[in-house]
Amino acid sequence: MASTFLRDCSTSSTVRLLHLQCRTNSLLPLHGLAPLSLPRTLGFSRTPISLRALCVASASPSPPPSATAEASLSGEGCATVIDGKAVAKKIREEVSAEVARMKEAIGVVPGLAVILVGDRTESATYVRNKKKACGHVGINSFEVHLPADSTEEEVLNSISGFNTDPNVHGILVQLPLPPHMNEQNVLNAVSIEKDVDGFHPLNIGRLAMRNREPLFVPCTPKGCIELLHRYRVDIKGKRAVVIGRSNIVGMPAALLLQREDATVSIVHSRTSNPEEITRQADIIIAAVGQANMVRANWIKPGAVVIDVGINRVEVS
Ligand SMILES: NC(=O)C1=CN([C@@H]2O[C@H](COP(=O)(O)OP(=O)(O)OC[C@H]3O[C@@H](n4cnc5c(N)ncnc54)[C@H](OP(=O)(O)O)[C@@H]3O)[C@@H](O)[C@H]2O)C=CC1
Ligand SMILES: Nc1nc(=O)c2c([nH]1)NC[C@@H]1CN(c3ccc(C(=O)N[C@@H](CCC(=O)O)C(=O)O)cc3)C=[N+]21
Repeated sequence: MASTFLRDCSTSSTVRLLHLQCRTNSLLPLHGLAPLSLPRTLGFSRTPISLRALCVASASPSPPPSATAEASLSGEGCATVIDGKAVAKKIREEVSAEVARMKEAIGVVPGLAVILVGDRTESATYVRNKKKACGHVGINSFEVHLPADSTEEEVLNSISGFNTDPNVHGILVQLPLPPHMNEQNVLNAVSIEKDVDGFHPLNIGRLAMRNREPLFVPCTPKGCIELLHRYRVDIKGKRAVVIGRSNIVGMPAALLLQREDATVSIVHSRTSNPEEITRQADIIIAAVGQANMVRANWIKPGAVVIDVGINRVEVS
């Protein structure tokens, strides 16, 4: 039996995720995985917060594209780690080049506006990160920060200002909003042409319908699909399981996988046999607000797993 260290793709920290038994002649590294050799939970968790450890097994014997190859494999050869950081770097370079080309060709610099309401630390961090990311690729960013006790009308006014501002091409209303606000009213107010989150019901509706194209797709599920594409994971005809059904991750992830011709099941808190369903999956996208829910022996050997969960865990 070998044990492997899978690097969390979203950070440089290393975490012991699982023990693997590895058959040396196997192209699908997890084929030798024996449930009895997995004493620990397959922890998509790390300290101090469990981030989206995007991991596990190679579903395809073909090597990942060169863009990601440099960091594609870690551990002892038992599992391929999907390296989100390397992919993100490559995408940032591509976007930078596109932004520069656009500026040169038509003199337009894309602009992203973010509306933040209240003082949640996490939300402030995400918004800061978005602004930083914009800066790195040459996108202009605009921000409105409203106090937590603002009225819904004040938020709607900010949205309407950005809807008509020609320098703003995308609008994000950072969620969650304070409880006294009606999220649906607020998200409906964002112009669908600027709905970069893809949360407007028209965009989500188009995502759900055949022969319709949403103008934007929610970023986290889109990122998951992008990772699968860039690692040349076949989706068509595969069994995919999405764990979680939220509007921002689980549900759009399931819709996107279905559009890619996967056969999709959704596991949620009322699913009576999550283990049995998850074990059938060739592709698993986990978006659950609970650490350690998926156990190692729920995962079929050779399955591809993307965990987007960010959950705090106690460590002994
Ligand atoms: N990396 C990223 O870019 C992002 C990461 N996240 C992270 O992803 C995770 C999910 O976020 P989000 O979708 O917004 O969370 P929500 O809380 O909105 O949804 C969680 C989902 O998980 C389901 N669930 C909860 N417990 C269980 C269980 N024991 N068994 C099966 N299903 C369960 C819920 O089911 P039910 O519907 O029945 O309640 C629900 O559908 C969080 O950790 C969040 O921090 C979120 C957004 C982006
Ligand atoms: N309107 C809106 N759109 C969202 O997309 C949205 C939202 N509201 N509200 C909250 C959730 C959460 N979410 C995350 C996105 C990226 C990381 C992410 O990239 N995290 C970094 C770490 C960030 C850190 O430094 O803590 C990482 O995984 O490496 C995390 C979480 C988007 N959401």
